[in-house]
Order: sequence, then C-alpha cells, then structure tokens
Amino acid sequence: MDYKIEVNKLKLYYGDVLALKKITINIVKNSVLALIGPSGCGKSTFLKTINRMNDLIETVKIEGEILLDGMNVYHPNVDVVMLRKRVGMVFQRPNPFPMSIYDNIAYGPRIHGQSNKGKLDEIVEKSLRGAALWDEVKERLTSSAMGLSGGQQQRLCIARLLAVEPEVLLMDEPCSALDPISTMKIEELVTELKDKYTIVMVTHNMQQAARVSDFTGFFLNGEMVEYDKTDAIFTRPQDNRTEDYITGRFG
Ligand SMILES: Nc1ncnc2c1ncn2[C@@H]1O[C@H](COP(=O)(O)OP(=O)(O)OP(=O)(O)O)[C@@H](O)[C@H]1O
Repeated sequence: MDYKIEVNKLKLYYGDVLALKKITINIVKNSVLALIGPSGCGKSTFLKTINRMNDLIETVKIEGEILLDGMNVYHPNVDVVMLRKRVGMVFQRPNPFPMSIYDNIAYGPRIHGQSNKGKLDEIVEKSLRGAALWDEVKERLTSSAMGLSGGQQQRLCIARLLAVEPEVLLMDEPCSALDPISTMKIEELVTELKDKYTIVMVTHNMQQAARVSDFTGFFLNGEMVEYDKTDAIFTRPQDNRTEDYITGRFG
C-alpha cells in the first residue's frame, strides 16, 4: 500500500504528562482515517502533531517520528510554513476571517506570492467548487464571510485550505457545530475529496466514522488501542475495549 504518512513510536508530553503513548500507524494515501475515542484520550493532540501545531505550546515535548512522503516533519530543517501548506487543518468551529468570501480564499495564495487577479479569480472559483460551495456563493463573493451559515462557513474553511493546494487535510470534529443537513454535505464532500487528498478526521460520531472513513483508529488514554479497516473495527473489533466503546458499553 502507498503510505502518505508513517508515524513511528510517537510520544508526546505536556510537561510531565504523557498524552500520546508510542503511537505507530501508517496512513494510506487518498484514504479517510477516522480517529475515535472518549473525550481527552489524545485524538486532537495526535492530529495536531501531523502539522506541528503542538509546537506552539511551550511545555510540549515530542519523541518518535512522523514521515510525510518519507520526510521527517520534526527534522530541524523542515519549513513549518510549507509543512502547514501541505498539511492543512479544519477545526470544530468554522473560523472564517472577518473579510469577504473572495478574500478568505485568496488569502493563502496571496501570502504564498500570487498577486495576479485573473489567477486568483481562477483559484477562488476552483476552491469553492472543490468545497461544494460555489453555486451558493458565486453571486456574493464580495460579501462578508461572516454572513454565511455555519455549514457554509465550514465549507468555506475547507475551500480556503484547498486554495493552497494541500496534500493532507486534518479535520478536528468538523461537523460538531453543524446541523444534520450541513453535516451530510461535509460528509459527502469528504468522500469526494479523498480522490485527491489524504484525510484524517477526528469524530465523536460513530455513524459518521462508519459512513465516511476507510480506516479507523480507536484511542484510549493516549494509546492507539486498535487500528484497522473501518468495517473490521465496527464488525469484528479485536480488542475488548474497542468493542465496549463502539457498542456504547464503555465506562
Ligand atoms: N495544551 C495542553 N496542555 C496540557 N495538557 C493538555 C493540553 N491540551 C490537551 N491536554 C491534555 O491532553 C489530553 C488529551 O487531550 P486531547 O484534546 O488531545 O483529547 P481529545 O481526545 O481530542 O478530546 P476531545 O474529544 O474532548 O476533544 C487530555 O488529558 C488533555 O487535558
């Protein structure tokens, strides 16, 4: 199998507290990996290690390695800005910038040096189409992004990522603040996006994991207890703790 990301014996400490305990996992290119597990078990922490968002926290110490196409993302020579361009992230609550829809999407390409208006127009349209939002906003590109619904804002945030041509999309409970229809749209979008991107998604919604992911990892107390194809995790879990969790018997 073609692995986009290889995680080897990854440990993360917040001060003295070990929050990720020797995580080893290979993430298949152009697949959706769902991370499930109870609150506080380390899912978000793990997600953020992939594009080094945890570097922003002073007390964090990391051991082990994460390879992106064979490149160790923690190597001192790695350009973190470029890494975050390749590995983009969407958060629980949509966080559009307080500017127009157009400028939200053009923001990243501009920072990376694109100033040609025609080219930016193209990128904006392509990204909004890629995030299944174009038809809903094409008449109001100059309006504030803050006027969009929550579901539209989340797709705008996805479009904003697509505009800088990432390879990996990290999604931290992207539907937790959305209504069922917006959730369905994001799920459909995720299924479409995996043709081009490798997606890692944290979700508390087991049905969502079953619907959209190819692989599922079950976290508990900082450990990746089990990792397998999604249908195997949900139909024949190997570990009793996974079974207890997915059948709702947990705790
Ligand atoms: N900045 C931080 N400083 C210290 N400890 C932290 C920090 N961020 C997270 N933790 C701790 O690390 C552990 C894992 O947290 P994390 O947010 O990764 O869990 P999670 O599985 O994503 O939870 P949830 O599902 O509630 O979002 C928790 O015990 C949490 O309190």
